Amino acid sequence: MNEAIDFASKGLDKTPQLEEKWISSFKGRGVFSTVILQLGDFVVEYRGDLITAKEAENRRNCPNACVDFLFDFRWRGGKWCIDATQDDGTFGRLVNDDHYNPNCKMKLIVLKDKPHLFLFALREINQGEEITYDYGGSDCPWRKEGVGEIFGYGVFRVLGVWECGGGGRVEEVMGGVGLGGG
Ligand SMILES: C[S@@+](CC[C@H](N)C(=O)[O-])C[C@H]1O[C@@H](n2cnc3c(N)ncnc32)[C@H](O)[C@@H]1O
Repeated sequence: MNEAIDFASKGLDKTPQLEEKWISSFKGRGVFSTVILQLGDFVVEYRGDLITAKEAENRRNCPNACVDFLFDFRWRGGKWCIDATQDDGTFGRLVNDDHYNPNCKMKLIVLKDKPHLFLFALREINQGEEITYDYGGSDCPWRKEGVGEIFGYGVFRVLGVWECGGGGRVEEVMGGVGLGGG
């Protein structure tokens, strides 16, 4: 956890241990590990604007809204959101969803009275492996049968807004308890 706090306070990503790569026109970009990461290691922070659920709803309802980067979570009995829509060059916003075999888990840590979202390794992560976590919810369109890449024939997507319902799957961590998966 100390490593996460250190990177958060400096506003830095864990480079060169992570790198961004283009995957495909279906999935877009992703984040990959350039080293072996151990179970429980801090991987990356999901950075963006901290906004209320009401503000998130307003942003979702804007014409041409991009909802790809809105991460909803609960904190202190309320609903909040981190909006990472703005491409600030950080890696957290580029981590893709995997609900079958994710290698990271999102955890909420409060620093200076402000919630931060961090990904920690759920297991050993190989060099060159894509960093993933379970976005939560149940209606991510790319998880549905018939949505995906057609090998050799380009790519297809469902039309409309892509949004995982139910909010992000995140667990609040206090005093370092519970790091290392689980
Ligand atoms: C937070 S962004 C992740 C970074 C994104 N791949 C990019 O290039 O900007 C979330 C978006 O990535 C895409 N995505 C995430 N996980 C995916 C997956 N398993 N399969 C296909 N697309 C995925 C979807 O378009 C989703 O709305």
